[in-house]
Amino acid sequence: MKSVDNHLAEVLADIEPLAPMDLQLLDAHGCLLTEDVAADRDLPAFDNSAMDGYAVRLPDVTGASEEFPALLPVVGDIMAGSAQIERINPGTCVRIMTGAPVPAGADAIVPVEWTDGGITQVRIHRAPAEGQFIRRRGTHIRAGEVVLRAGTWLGATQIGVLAAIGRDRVKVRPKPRVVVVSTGSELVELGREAGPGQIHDSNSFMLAAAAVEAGAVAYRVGIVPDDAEQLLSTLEDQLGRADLVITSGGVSQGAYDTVKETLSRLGTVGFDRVAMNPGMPQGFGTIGTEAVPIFTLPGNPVSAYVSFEVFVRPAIRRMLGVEPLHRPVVQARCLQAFSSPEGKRQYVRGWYDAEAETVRPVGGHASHLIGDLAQANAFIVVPEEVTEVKRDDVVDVMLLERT
Ligand SMILES: Nc1nc2c(c(=O)[nH]1)N[C@H]1C(S)=C(S)[C@@H](COP(=O)(O)OP(=O)(O)OC[C@H]3O[C@@H](n4cnc5c(N)ncnc54)[C@H](O)[C@@H]3O)O[C@H]1N2
Ligand code: MOO
Ligand SMILES: [Mg+2]
Repeated sequence: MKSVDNHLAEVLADIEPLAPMDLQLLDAHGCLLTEDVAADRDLPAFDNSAMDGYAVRLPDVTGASEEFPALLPVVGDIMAGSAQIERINPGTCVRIMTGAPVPAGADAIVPVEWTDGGITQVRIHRAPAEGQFIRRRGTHIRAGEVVLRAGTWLGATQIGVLAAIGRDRVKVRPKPRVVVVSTGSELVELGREAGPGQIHDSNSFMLAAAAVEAGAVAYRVGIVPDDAEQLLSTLEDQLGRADLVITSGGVSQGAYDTVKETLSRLGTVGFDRVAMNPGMPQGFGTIGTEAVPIFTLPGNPVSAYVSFEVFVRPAIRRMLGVEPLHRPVVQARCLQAFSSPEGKRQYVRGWYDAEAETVRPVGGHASHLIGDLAQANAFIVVPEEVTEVKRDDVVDVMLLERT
C-alpha cells in the first residue's frame, strides 16, 4: 500500500496554480491578486464634509457661544453629489451635507447640532476649529499609491477598496472550476423517490459544497450509473469547463466498479490503495487533451470526504495560489480511548474544544456514517504505527473550521 504522504506528494506534483486572468471585480472575490494595484486618483477625490451642517469661514464664527451665537445668512444648500456652489464669501455660509464638496473659502464645518438648524439664516452657538469636519483631498490615499499588493487575497474589504478607487477589473488567479460527478447505479436524484435498493446521491452535494468552501467554483453534474459508456461521454462533455474533476464511487473491487476501466481509456489515471482509513481506494491522474486533473474518490461518504480534505482541498488551494494548503493541525487531549488499524493513518471524526484543548471522538468509525461526520468539527489523525489511543493521550487534530 502507498503512504498518504507519498500519494499527496504525487498529487501536488501534478497541480499548478491557474494562470492569471483579468476578471470583473465581483468575479475576483475570493481570488489571489496577481498585480500591484495603484490608485489612479486621490481619495478623498475632493475636499468634502464629514458632517451634515454648515460650511463657514472661521472669522465669521470665532468666539460663538450659547450666550453669544454667531448669526449668518445661509446663501445656499450643497447636497452630496452637487458641485454647484463653488465658493462662499465673507459673512455668509452654506448648508452642507455629509460627503458634499466643500466650497472654496470655507475653513470648517459646523455640525447642525451646534446650531438652530436655520434655513435662510443660522444661529451658531459653538465655533469649530480650523479644518474641523473637512475630509481633505488625498489625505487617505494619494494618486499613484499602491493600495493592494500582488499576493493579496481578495475578501469583501479588498473588493471594497478596489471599487472605491474605481477599478472594475483586476488581474487574479481565477477560482478553479471543479466538476463533481457521482457514479453508482443505486443513486437517485433528490426530489425523486428512492425505490428498493436505491439511495439518494449525497456525495456530489457534499463534495460540491466542500469545493466551494475550499475556494473553488463547483459544477455538480449529478449521477452517472455504473456504465462505462455513460461515464465516458459525461466526462468528455464536462472537460471543456473543468479545471479539476472529482468523481466518487466505483474504484474498489466491485464487479461493476467501472470508473477504473473507463478512465484508463481517457488519460493517465493511476489507481492505488493508500494506507489510510477511511479512504483507502484512490485514483488520481489527468484526462483529455488539456490534461485536466481528476480525483476518483471512494464512494463511501466519509471516505469521500476524508479523501477530499487530505488530497483534493490542498490541490484546489494550490490552483488558487493561496497558502496554507493544508488544514491546521493542533494537539489536544483525547477524552476517550479507541483502537486504530495497524499500518494505516486513521482519520477519526472528532469534536474539538479549543478552550479546553480536548478532543472527543464522535460516533463510529465506519465509512458510511455520514451523520456522525456532520456532527464533527475535526479529525483526530492517528499515525500509521499507533493501534491504541488511550484516554488522555495527546493526539493530532485536524481542524475543519472554515479558514
Ligand atoms: N472486496 C472489497 N470490497 C471493498 C473494499 C475492498 O478493499 N475489497 N474496499 C471497501 C472500501 S474501504 C471502500 S471505501 C469502498 C469503496 O467503494 P467504491 O469506491 O467502489 O464505491 P461504491 O462501491 O460505488 O460505493 C461504496 C458505498 O458508498 C455508497 N455511495 C456511493 N456513491 C454514493 C453517493 N454519491 N452518495 C451516497 N452514497 C454513495 C454506495 O452506495 C456504497 O454503499 O469499497 C469497499 N468495498
Ligand atoms: O477506506 Mo474505505 O475508504 O474505509 O471505507
Ligand atoms: Mg464498489
